[in-house]
Amino acid sequence: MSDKLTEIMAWKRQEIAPDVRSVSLDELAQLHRALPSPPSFLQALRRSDDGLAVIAEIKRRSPSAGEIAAGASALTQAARYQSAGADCLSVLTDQKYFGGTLSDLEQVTASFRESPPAVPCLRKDFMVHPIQVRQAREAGASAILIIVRALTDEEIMTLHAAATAAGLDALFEIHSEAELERAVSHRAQIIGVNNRDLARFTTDLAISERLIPQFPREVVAISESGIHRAEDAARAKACGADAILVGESLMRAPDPTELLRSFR
Ligand SMILES: O=P(O)(O)OC[C@@H](O)[C@@H](O)c1c[nH]c2ccccc12
Repeated sequence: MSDKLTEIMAWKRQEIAPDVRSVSLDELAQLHRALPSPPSFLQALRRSDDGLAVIAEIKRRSPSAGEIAAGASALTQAARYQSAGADCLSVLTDQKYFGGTLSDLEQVTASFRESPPAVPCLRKDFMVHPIQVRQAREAGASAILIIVRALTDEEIMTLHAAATAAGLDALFEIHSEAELERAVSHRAQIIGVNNRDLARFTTDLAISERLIPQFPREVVAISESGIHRAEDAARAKACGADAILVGESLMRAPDPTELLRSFR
């Protein structure tokens, strides 16, 4: 791990420090029982028509792209994605680097409960502690992100167990064979290959083409980042991806419905 990801992880640990307290699996299970069940992220990724599932991301800015849609309303963007037929959403909740908030996620999931269909949402953030899993569940998320290279095996185990207790799916993000092996050893059901190197910000779809064919059969495979046009989605599909995760190009698209259809 190096550079930007190291910096972000260090910041994240500092940012959450005031909120950190011990969070038991029992507490999470109780919370899960008390709250309305979120729609299944895992199920939405397995389309019955065999088409590529699309996870549409709400992202105002990023360290690699700079400003993408400063000041965009998460609610408006979520409604556009919902009517465009997105299978799932990814909502960035990191403020400092991506311009998102937990409140964006809360508002979006509440709006889906009021005007179905409820699209399952991933809390996209740099998870290090179960308190963030609790926040995700309270905000109506269906899944959390586990960035394998940013965490020790013990941290991964803790976060994965917390997610399961809270009734959330976990998306394991990887960028190499060694990380794939680690994700599989944690019995990941959903694994995403980030085509972008989070340390250096170079993006290459060939990473998905190299790694996805090595996935165990039963794992749901996602190709993440750098997907801009139909040909990119076709490459992901051809190497065995069940789903793609797309941020920047959908945020910038004048008509996300058309772009999303072309991806499928
Ligand atoms: O905007 P893009 O290139 O379509 O990428 C989306 C998504 O994959 C990217 O935002 C991402 C992948 N992994 C992350 C981890 C943290 C923050 C962001 C990300």
